[in-house]
Amino acid sequence: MTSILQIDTINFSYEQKAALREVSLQVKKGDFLGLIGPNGGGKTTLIKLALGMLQPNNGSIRLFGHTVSSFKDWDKVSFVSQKANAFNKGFPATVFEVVAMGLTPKIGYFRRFSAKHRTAVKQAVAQVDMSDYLHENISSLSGGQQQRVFIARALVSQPELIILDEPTVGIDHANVKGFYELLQRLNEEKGLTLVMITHDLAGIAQYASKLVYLDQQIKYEGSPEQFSLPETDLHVLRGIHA
Ligand SMILES: Nc1ncnc2c1ncn2[C@@H]1O[C@H](COP(=O)(O)OP(=O)(O)OP(=O)(O)O)[C@@H](O)[C@H]1O
Repeated sequence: MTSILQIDTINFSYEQKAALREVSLQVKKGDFLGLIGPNGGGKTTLIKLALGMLQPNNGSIRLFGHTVSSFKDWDKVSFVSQKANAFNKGFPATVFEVVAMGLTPKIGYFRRFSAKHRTAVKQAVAQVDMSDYLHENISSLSGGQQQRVFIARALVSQPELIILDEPTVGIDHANVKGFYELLQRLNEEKGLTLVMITHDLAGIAQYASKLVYLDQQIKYEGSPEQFSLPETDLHVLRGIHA
């Protein structure tokens, strides 16, 4: 099966402080990977390395078969952050405009926004079931609705991989379920590969196809059903906070 992300035996330190040790991980096409672990366990660092924002001390990272430093096809990768849903009241942009921003890397700031682009935006909004809100102001939506809009913004450039960093923080319980179901549908029906950092072990375990527990090292990699940790790590797990 095609490897989307291939991380081989990397180490990474901030100054003298080790953040990741001997980490190897493969994300295959169609995976829905839940990346969990304690606070400070290195999840965000690993994603920054995968996106080329940091360089490992050693080891190798390949995206779609290319080393990250030579990777050019960034259209294939989208990122949704936790802060995406922290919009200030009064932010002057509609759902359409926010999703259209996802096309900026593709069409540039000054080139014409064509009917084709308009259709792509509407399709992405429809994929997340937010068509009724197309011309609403983003700041008037709930946290869960805003996060759907950010998924649409990530989808509009038709990526093959979406990386999400704690996207459910600040979303109420009822909407979190719908959000997971949306991700699962995109994963299963569109074959979209997903990597999601979360502290919500109970939630992600129901939807992800694979779980990885990272605490500087990978302590578990496998199916959510068989997830287990040594007693010492379970103790850490109980203390995790979003
Ligand atoms: N820019 C930085 N400079 C120095 N140390 C950093 C920096 N960013 C992160 N760290 C440290 O690296 C370690 C891993 O941090 P990281 O943010 O990757 O963990 P995380 O698993 O994403 O944590 P959380 O679940 O709390 O978001 C932590 O000890 C953190 O303090």
